[in-house]
Amino acid sequence: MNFISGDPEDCISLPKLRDTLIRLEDTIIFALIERAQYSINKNIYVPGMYKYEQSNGFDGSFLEYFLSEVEKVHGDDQNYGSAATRDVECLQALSQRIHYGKFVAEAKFRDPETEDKYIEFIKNRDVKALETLLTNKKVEDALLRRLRRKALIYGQDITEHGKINLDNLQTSEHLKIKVDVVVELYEKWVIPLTKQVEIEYLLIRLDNEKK
Ligand SMILES: C=C(O[C@@H]1C=C(C(=O)O)C=C[C@H]1O)C(=O)O
Repeated sequence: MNFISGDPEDCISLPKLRDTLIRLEDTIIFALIERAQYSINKNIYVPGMYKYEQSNGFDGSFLEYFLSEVEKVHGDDQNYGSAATRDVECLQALSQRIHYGKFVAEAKFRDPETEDKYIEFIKNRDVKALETLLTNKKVEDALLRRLRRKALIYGQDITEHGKINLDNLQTSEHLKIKVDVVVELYEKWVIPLTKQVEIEYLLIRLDNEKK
């Protein structure tokens, strides 16, 4: 919501402000959930723990330095900085998830039941055979079903009363995000790119062993 666009529609109103405060509950809860996946990392709060190039002798904490740099791109009034920050966060999460394919590929390679097959296909540079061997359709199908349910639940506007709707809720006015888009993102991009990472990792897996 843009309070200073000058558009009468955007005039400050208590109900609109309250809607924004309610929406920020979700932002804060999900931000805390995301932060909770990392350890406290007390060092980032200790002033002077690290030195920074071109920082004019800045002696604050890592967090203060990081915040000062991020705020430099939040000077606009169109939320460009906030939007770009969320995009970067999304891209970082997607990149982390897709590159986990390297660890998954290593785990599959070490499976005694299939190691010989992997070695054969790697030596033959048989990408198609590698993709077939590493693909687990059952896991993929379960993931997409689970992802839809998560998006349906996380995407809902949850009020202070009433039950949580677990039905096939597709109407956007009830959801913050389009569930089909989330599922399509995984089906057409995340899963295929993860498998591409797995394949590329496996194709060089034997290189060190040859030396
Ligand atoms: C990640 C895996 O490898 C492949 C990729 C998957 C994915 O990106 O979600 C799921 C199953 C496999 O087809 C796995 O087997 O778990």
